[in-house]
Order: sequence, then C-alpha cells, then structure tokens
Amino acid sequence: MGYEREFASGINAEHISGVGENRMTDRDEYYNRAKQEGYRARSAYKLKQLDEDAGLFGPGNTVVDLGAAPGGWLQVASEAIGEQGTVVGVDFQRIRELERENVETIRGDMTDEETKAEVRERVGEDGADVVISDMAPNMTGEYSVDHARSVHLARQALEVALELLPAGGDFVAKVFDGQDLDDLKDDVDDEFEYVRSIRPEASRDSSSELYLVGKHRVTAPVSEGDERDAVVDDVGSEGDGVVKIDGYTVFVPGVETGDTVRIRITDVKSDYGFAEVVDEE
Ligand SMILES: C[S@@+](CC[C@H](N)C(=O)[O-])C[C@H]1O[C@@H](n2cnc3c(N)ncnc32)[C@H](O)[C@@H]1O
Repeated sequence: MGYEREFASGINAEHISGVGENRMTDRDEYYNRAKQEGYRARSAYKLKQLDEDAGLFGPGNTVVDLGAAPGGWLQVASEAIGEQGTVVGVDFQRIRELERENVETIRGDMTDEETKAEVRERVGEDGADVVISDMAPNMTGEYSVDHARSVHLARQALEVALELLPAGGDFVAKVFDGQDLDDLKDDVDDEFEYVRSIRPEASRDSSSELYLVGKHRVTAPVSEGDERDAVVDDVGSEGDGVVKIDGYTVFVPGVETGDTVRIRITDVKSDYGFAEVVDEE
C-alpha cells in the first residue's frame, strides 16, 4: 500500500450511516490527524492504541515490523524505542526513506525463506523484543478467502516471531475475524503467557479487523500439568522451594532445601514457573 493510497482510502471513507447525517467517521478523523501530525498512514494510531493497551515498547528495544509500508508503524515504533533502539521494517513494497537513524528497511516478501533469512541476519543473535505484523492480503471481496489469507499471513508472522523472540518477547498480528481465528489464537496462546484480541478504536470502521497480541514469549522446558522428579536447590525469599529444570526456575511451596519431590507444574511464566508437590518421597 502506497502513502497516497492509504490516505486516499481515508478520503473515500464512508460516512457513519445515520439518516442524512454528515459527521466525520473514525477513518476521517484519524486520516486528518495523521496528516496534521506527520504520520504516513492513519494506521499509526492503531499501533499507538495497541501500545497503550498492551504495553509493547520500551526504550532501546529491537522491533521487527512486518508489512511496514508506507511506514506509519515504523514512525510510531521509532519514537517509542528511542535512539538506542532499532526497528527493522519489511514489505514487498518500497518504503520511502524515513530519515530516522533507528529505522532499517528490507524489501521482500515475508512468505519467502530468503526474506526471513535476511530479517534474522539484520536482527542478530540477541533477537528482537517485539515482532509486530500489520500484513494484509490483497482483498478479493470474498470474505472467506480474505479471512483465510489474513490468517496465513498472521501464521507467517508467528513463525518469524518464534524464531526471533527470546523469553519475555511480545507479538502482535493483524487478522480478519472468521472461522480459523480461534485455532490461531490458541496457537499464539501456547507460545506466550497469554493472548489477547484487541480492536483498537482506530480500526473501528474496519469491522472484521482485529489484532492478536501474544504477551511474554515462553520458552520454558515444561508445560502446565507436566510432572517431574526434582531436588529442591534452595528456598527463596518468599519461603517457596526453588527447583531448576534445565536452568528454568520453578517455585514449589511447602518444601525444604535438599528435599527430593515429585512436582506437577501449575503455572508457566516467561522467566519462572510454579509447581505443587504430587508425592513426597
Ligand atoms: C495495512 S498495510 C501496512 C501499513 C503499515 N502498518 C503502516 O502503518 O504504514 C499492509 C502491508 O502489508 C504488506 N504485505 C502484505 N503481504 C506481505 C508479504 N507477504 N510480505 C511483505 N509485506 C506484505 C503490503 O504490501 C502492505 O504494505
């Protein structure tokens, strides 16, 4: 989507029905604001609202923005992460130079392995803090086809996010509501502490569009319900026993240092988990 096209879509925005009413739609409002405030697309406000709601960006973060043209999200992310951060934007359309030192762009198709490899290389070994995707398919007007294609793009974004995000990282992907949404949402939920569906106010006129937000990537070697035999290493400041499973810390109440216990995992967070004793030996 080019700069002009995105703004043109704002100009063409339908007015909120209401009999003979002639008030501004959200699309007009955000289109005008974007123009006044120097954002390349009104979608910039969607990302601002997602960040306010879900707390995505911090100073110095590395952000990967998939489907980044014309660059509204790049502008918002660039401001939010500051000079010490980096945002890498990818699109198969050309992204006009942003003249911001913390923004890099790649021209490529995110369904191509070559592009994915280039993104991995740019991001480097430490990975990214946040992966965001506003990728959208070319619309056919046939609802089920557009939905299926948007789910496919969101899954591509999830695949990239799982490669780039270490424990604690966050993920955002646009998707059009429909029959495959719940499965996608479950798959995001499996990889993060929790998943939310958010419809930012700036998306309101586009009724089927929503964003899945996966918060705090989990890379733990255990899942809820798993059982393990473990030796209690230590007792933490809160009085819970500390068990290490492949370097991952699990807190177990009611045990002492040196105890050998069978534990069942009850909760898995990105950087630690909780368990209960099943059968004390
Ligand atoms: C809604 S626009 C993104 C707007 C952008 N977030 C902004 O604020 O300027 C969706 C973009 O996704 C891109 N896109 C769709 N499929 C893609 C793919 N497979 N690889 C790369 N970009 C893709 C399109 O070219 C389009 O520019």
